[in-house]
Amino acid sequence: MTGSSWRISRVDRTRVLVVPDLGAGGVPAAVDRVARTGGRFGDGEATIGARNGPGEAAPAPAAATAPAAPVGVGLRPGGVLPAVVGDDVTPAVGDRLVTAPGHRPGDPDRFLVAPRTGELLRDTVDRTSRSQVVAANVDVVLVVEPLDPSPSIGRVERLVTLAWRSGASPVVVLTKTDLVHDTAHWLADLAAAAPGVPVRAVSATTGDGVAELLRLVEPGATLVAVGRSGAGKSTLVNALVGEDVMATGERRGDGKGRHTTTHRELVDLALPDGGRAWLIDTPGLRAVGLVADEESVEATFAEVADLAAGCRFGDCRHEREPGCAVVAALEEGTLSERRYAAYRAQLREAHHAAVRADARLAAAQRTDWKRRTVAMREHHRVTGKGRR
Ligand SMILES: Nc1nc2c(ncn2[C@@H]2O[C@H](COP(=O)(O)OP(=O)(O)OP(=O)(O)O)[C@@H](O)[C@H]2O)c(=O)[nH]1
Ligand SMILES: [Zn+2]
Repeated sequence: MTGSSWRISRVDRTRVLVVPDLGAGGVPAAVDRVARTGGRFGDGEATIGARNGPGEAAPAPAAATAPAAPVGVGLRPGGVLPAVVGDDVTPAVGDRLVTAPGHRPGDPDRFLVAPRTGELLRDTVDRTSRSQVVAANVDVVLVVEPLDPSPSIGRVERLVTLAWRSGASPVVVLTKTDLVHDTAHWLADLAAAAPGVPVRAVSATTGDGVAELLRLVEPGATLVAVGRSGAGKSTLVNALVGEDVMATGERRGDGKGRHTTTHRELVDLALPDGGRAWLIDTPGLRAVGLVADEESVEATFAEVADLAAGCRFGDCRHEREPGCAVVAALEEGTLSERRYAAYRAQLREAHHAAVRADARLAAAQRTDWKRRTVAMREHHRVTGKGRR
C-alpha cells in the first residue's frame, strides 16, 4: 500500500478526479479511485465550498478555473485529507473535496473533505477492524441483482438494509431480462422483499427498462450501483450513461462473476431532461458484510416492524412471548417463514455489529488516552513543567 502517490488526473468545472499514480507495487483494489470536489453539481444546484456544509451557498470554487495539468494533492492510497469539520479522514469515492480559502489553482495540499451527508458502509473482510466506506454522499443505491442466474432474495434484502443504513434510498434493479421468460413473478417477489422500494427490471442488452430507470433519477443525485460480481453493474452503468465508460465482463458471458471492476468509479450521468447526476460503479461484493443498525433492518422488513408494533410487550423478541403479533402472523401464514427468519438473522447481525463497534470504540479510546499521556509527558519534558 505504500510507495504509491496520488495525483489529480483531470480538473474541470464540476469535479476533480483523483486517481492513483500506479507506483511500485500498484494500488490495492480497495482504494477509491475517484473523488470529487466542490463545484456546481448539475445545473442550478447549490455550490459547495470550503467551510460550507452541503447545500449551503458558497462562492464559485477555484476549481472552476483550475488548469488541466495534473497537480498533487498530497493524497495517497490509505492516506488522509483534512476534513472541513476538523480531524483527518480517508477520502472515499463520492466525497466532495473542497478547496480551502485562498486556494489558487494547482495549489497542493489545500483540499478539504466536505462533511458527508451519508456513508455506504460494509464490513471489512476480516470483520475485526472498522467498517469500510464504499461510497460517500449517496442519494440512491441501485441494488443490482441478475435474473439469470436466479436472484437471491436474501442478498437483495441485505443490500437494501445496507442502503437504508447509508441514508440513501434503495432501488432494486433486476438485470438481464433478455435471458429469462418470466420477469413478472420476480418483480412481485422482490417487491415483497423490499416494501416501499421501487423494483425495476432492465436489459442492458436490449435497452429494455433503461429509460424508465433513468426517469427515476433526480438531477444532482448521486447513485451507486452495488451487487455481486457479474450482476451486471458496469453494463448497467454503461447503458445508463449511453457509452462504454466501464469495462465489463462480456467476454466470458456465462453470467458468472469474475470481478471485472476492481475500483470504485464516479461517472457523470446526463439525464434525459438535460440535468446531470453522478453514478458510482463498485466492484462486486464477495460477501455482503452487513453494517446495519436496528432501524435500517426495520426499514427493510417494514411489514414485520409494523406487526411488531402490535406485540403485547414492548421488548418482545417474537419467539414465544404471549400476545406476539409477529408469531401470530406466522401462524396465520400472512408472514412468511423466510421473511421472519431473514429479519431475525439481520437483527442478530446488527446487534453483533453494534457490540463490535463498541469494543472498537473502547479500544480506540484507550489508544487515544495513551497517546495523550505520551504527548503530555513529552510536553513536560520539553517545557520542564512538572519536573522535580
Ligand atoms: N444478456 C445480458 N447479459 C448482460 C446484461 N447485463 C450484463 N450482462 C453480462 O453479464 C456479465 C457481467 O456484467 P458486468 O457488467 O461486468 O458485471 P458487474 O456486476 O459489473 O461485475 P463486476 O465488475 O465483476 O462486479 C457480462 O458478461 C455482461 O455482458 C444484460 O442485460 N443481458
Ligand atoms: Zn412479538
